[in-house]
Amino acid sequence: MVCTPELFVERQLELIEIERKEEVERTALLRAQCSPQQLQQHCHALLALQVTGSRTGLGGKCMLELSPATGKSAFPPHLMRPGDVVSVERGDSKVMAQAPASSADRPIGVVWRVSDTRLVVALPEELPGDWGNRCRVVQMANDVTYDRLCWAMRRLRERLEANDPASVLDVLLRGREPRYDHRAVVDRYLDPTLDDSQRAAVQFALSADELALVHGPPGTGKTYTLTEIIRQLVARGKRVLVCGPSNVSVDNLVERLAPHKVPMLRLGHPARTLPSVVAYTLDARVRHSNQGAVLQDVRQDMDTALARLSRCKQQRERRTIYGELRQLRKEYRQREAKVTAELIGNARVVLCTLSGADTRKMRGEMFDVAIIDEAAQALEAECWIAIHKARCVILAGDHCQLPPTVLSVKAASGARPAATIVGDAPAAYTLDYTLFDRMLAQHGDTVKRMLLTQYRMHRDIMAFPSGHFYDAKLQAHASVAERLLTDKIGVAATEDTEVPVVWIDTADCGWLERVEEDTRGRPGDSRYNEGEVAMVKHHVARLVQAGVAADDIAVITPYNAQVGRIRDALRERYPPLEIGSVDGFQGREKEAVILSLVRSNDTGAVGFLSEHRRTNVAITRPRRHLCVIGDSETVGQSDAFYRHWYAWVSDHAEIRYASADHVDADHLLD
Ligand SMILES: Nc1ncnc2c1ncn2[C@@H]1O[C@H](COP(=O)(O)OP(=O)(O)OP(=O)(O)O)[C@@H](O)[C@H]1O
Repeated sequence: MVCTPELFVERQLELIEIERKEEVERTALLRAQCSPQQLQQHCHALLALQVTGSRTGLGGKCMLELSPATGKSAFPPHLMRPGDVVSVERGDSKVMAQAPASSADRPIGVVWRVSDTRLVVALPEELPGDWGNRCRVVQMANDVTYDRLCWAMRRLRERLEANDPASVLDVLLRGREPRYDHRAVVDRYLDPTLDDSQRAAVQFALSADELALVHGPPGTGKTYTLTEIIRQLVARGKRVLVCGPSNVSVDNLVERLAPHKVPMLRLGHPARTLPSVVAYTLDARVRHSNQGAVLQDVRQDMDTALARLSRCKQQRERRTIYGELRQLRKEYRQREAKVTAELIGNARVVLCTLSGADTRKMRGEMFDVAIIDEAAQALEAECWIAIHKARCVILAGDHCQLPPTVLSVKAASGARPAATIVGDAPAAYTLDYTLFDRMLAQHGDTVKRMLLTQYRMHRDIMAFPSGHFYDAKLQAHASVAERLLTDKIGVAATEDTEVPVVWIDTADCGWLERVEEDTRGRPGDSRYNEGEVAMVKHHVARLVQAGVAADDIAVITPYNAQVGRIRDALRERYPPLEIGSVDGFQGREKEAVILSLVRSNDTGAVGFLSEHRRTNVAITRPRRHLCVIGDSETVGQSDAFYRHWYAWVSDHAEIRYASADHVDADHLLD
């Protein structure tokens, strides 16, 4: 069947539902299979909590303060982070909630603050009755995001049905070529340090009527360039919506814009924003507005009523206080809605996550341009939430790095559609095929400008990924091209600190990969390699001994089981050392990066490593030193990419051969 824009929308809706189901099922399965104690062991729940306080917070929410019940000094290890959706449950309830639905005795809230001894959860209303020492908090799947994705697609369906004449729809969905007004030249760059390719990208973006792509390979100043584009748009009197798929991506831009006094407003839950950008959040601006003092008074009245409620035992009086609270909350919300609408309506630049662009506060707002950072990591439906609010869209990202994470196998990794929507079968589209990918396939390179100078890596670290992923177009800026670990103060010149790229080949060591078992001893889906763990330990020790600070080193690997093993082996000895998955390290950088490939088997199976964009992310994180630890025979057996990379390292960098001696010699380094 040939795809049309309408069928494309239906396919997106189908994929979103598959993904929602997968996430909800995974959470429900975990909850169904685990007792509360097991959930706590998996770090998804905190049991035996006591309510130590409750006050009124921003938005009239009830800020519930919880601590370990008497007798315990701190929480056990857990994964609760500010911004997580959680349910607060009575601790004596035998039944664990399986679906993320709120109810009176199981309200859903958002984690506001976390410390070793205190957890603050923002709830829509105060807890009914006295919960005393009998609470637990359980992490939930966040279902709201999927509702917003569906909203974006249904809105698109409506616009198509209504034959909406917006030219951005023609370009994004109906195959029309985008237009560029080349008279819109920039006569003065506000940042004089922009390089040539960055200037070309700014110029191109400002000339777009409907669509422009800024392709930013690793370390090429994508955020730097977007900052200039936003400042130029504001100088031209335009209203701009700036979004990214994650809060970090948005905060990054707020931080870059702040020194330039750009009139901006950051929307989003303050619990999820960086402390450095809180002053730009809507909540902070509401607080400091003229209406802020009035709102503060209403809040105080609410707190007084809450305090009375906690002392009062008589049912009739309690009901009266509840009535007062309801009235006060209503007044608070009405006043707040008014001041919020004014602040958003007057803001020239609004920044929020893509899914945050569809909150009630944003309904009806329109912008001249929507800028989407990290667009190659955002779901297409997510991008549409922002696109519905603008006439022109600028996408910035790198499609040669990892696409958005998709949980469901059915919704991901399908065959890549050929070119345009019209002509491809709808089933060819998957969730990890992004709008960025699609626009490049549909319109070709004419809709993008690529940033060409990178400011991160030594030229030898850059060379292979540049050749393989970026048509050998990248250049290392002079300030980084020759930078080695040994140039850092306090670092001795050794055979490790003087080489930018080294591959420690484990091919003949017999260090075979192992499959991680689950708690019942069944094979799981992650892998580890004990020999490589020992080799990582060896290399870290040598770098540290040469004077490299542990917090300048990151150890990354594609497999979570290997992350766990490496943490067990090294965390205690080097607390500041960063150890994590490749996926979690996208967008980050370190002076030295050690990459453990894990795979070592007779068949040449490479699993996760067959996604070369993952490897691209991994090998473009270091500034001065990249050490790869891996079995060249396994990874090169059936995957030409790894054969080429290994050949490149042996011709232009350094191959070393691992042996048990290295590992046994570890005691010399202790
Ligand atoms: N024209 C420039 N002159 C000097 N330094 C620059 C220039 N452009 C970018 N940089 C520096 O390069 C580094 C990377 O820039 P930036 O964070 O904007 O890149 P990015 O492309 O967003 O990064 P990522 O690869 O993480 O997506 C920063 O330290 C920035 O200060």
